[in-house]
Amino acid sequence: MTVTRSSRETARPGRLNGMTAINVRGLRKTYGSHHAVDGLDLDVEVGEVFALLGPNGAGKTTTVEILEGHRRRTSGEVTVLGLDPGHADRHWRARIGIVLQSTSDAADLTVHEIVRHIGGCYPNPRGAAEVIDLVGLTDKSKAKVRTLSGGQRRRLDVALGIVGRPEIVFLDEPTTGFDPEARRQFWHLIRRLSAEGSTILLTTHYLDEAEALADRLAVIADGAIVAEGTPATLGGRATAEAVVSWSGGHREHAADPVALIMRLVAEGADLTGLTVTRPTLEDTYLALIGEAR
Ligand SMILES: Nc1ncnc2c1ncn2[C@@H]1O[C@H](COP(=O)(O)OP(=O)(O)OP(=O)(O)O)[C@@H](O)[C@H]1O
Repeated sequence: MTVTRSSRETARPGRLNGMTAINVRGLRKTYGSHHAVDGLDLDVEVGEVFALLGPNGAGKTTTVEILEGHRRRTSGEVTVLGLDPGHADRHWRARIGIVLQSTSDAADLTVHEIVRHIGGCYPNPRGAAEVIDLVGLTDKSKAKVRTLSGGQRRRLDVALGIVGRPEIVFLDEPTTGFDPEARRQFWHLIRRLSAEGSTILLTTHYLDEAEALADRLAVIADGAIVAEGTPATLGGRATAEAVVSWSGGHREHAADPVALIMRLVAEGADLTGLTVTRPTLEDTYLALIGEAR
C-alpha cells in the first residue's frame, strides 16, 4: 500500500524512518467459536503515532493486549520492537509503556508515591514530579489515589504508562472521561512524546483525536482492518467528490471543485455564501463501518 506521510513527520528529530516497531501478520484470536481478531495485518513504524479506530467489540483492545504481551494469540505472527510479545522478557517490557482501559488501583498511595514506585521498576525512569506535571496532576501530587476523580485517575494511568521512558506507548482509549481541556493537554503530551521519538499506538472513539494526533490510522471491523491511511487519505477521502454550494440553494458534487467555481465565475453566477466541503473523517469512518456490516 502506498501511504502518504503527514507533514509532521519531517519535524521529528527522534524519528528513525522505515524501521518497523510493530509488525503483525494474520493475527487471530478466538474465544470459543467467536473470532475476536480475524486475520489482522498491521505495520507501525518507529516514531509513528498510529490510531486504531473501530466500533465497540471490533477487536481493538484484544489486538493491543496481544501486542503488549498481556493476551495470548490463537495464531499469526507478531513482533514488537523486534521480539514476539508472547515470549518477551523483562528487558523488553521495560521498553514498553502501557495505559490500560481499566483505571489504576493502589488507592491508599498518593499520586507521587505510586508514580515514583512504578518508576522504580524501570532502568531509566522520568522523575515523578516531571511525569505528574506532564499529565497535569501537580496540584494532586499529595492526594491519595482513591480521592481522584475519574478523569484524574485516567491521567494517572497515562503517567504510569510513560514514567519508564518507553520506546513504544500503548494507549487504549486514553482520554475517555477527560474534560475538553484535559484532552487538549493530553494531545500536547502525545505530540511531545512523539517529538522525543516514542512510537505511539492508541485506540480511540474520538475521531477528532485520531485526526489531530495520528500520522496514520486503521479502521477495524469484526477483527480485521477494513481501511488504513493517513487522516487525510483514509477511505479515499482526499479524492472524494466535494460538495459545492452557493447562493439560492445551489449545490453540486464535483471531483474538481476549483474548475467548477472557475466556470461559475466565468458564467457570472452569484457566488455569495460559497462553500466547498469534502467528507469529514467521521463521514468516511461511518461509511467504512457501514460497508463492513
Ligand atoms: N475474555 C474474553 N472472553 C470472551 N470474549 C471476549 C473476551 N474479551 C473480548 N471478547 C470479545 O471479543 C470481541 C472484541 O473485544 P475487544 O475488547 O477487543 O473490542 P474493542 O474493539 O476493544 O471494543 P471497545 O471499543 O468496546 O473497547 C468482543 O466481541 C468481545 O466480546
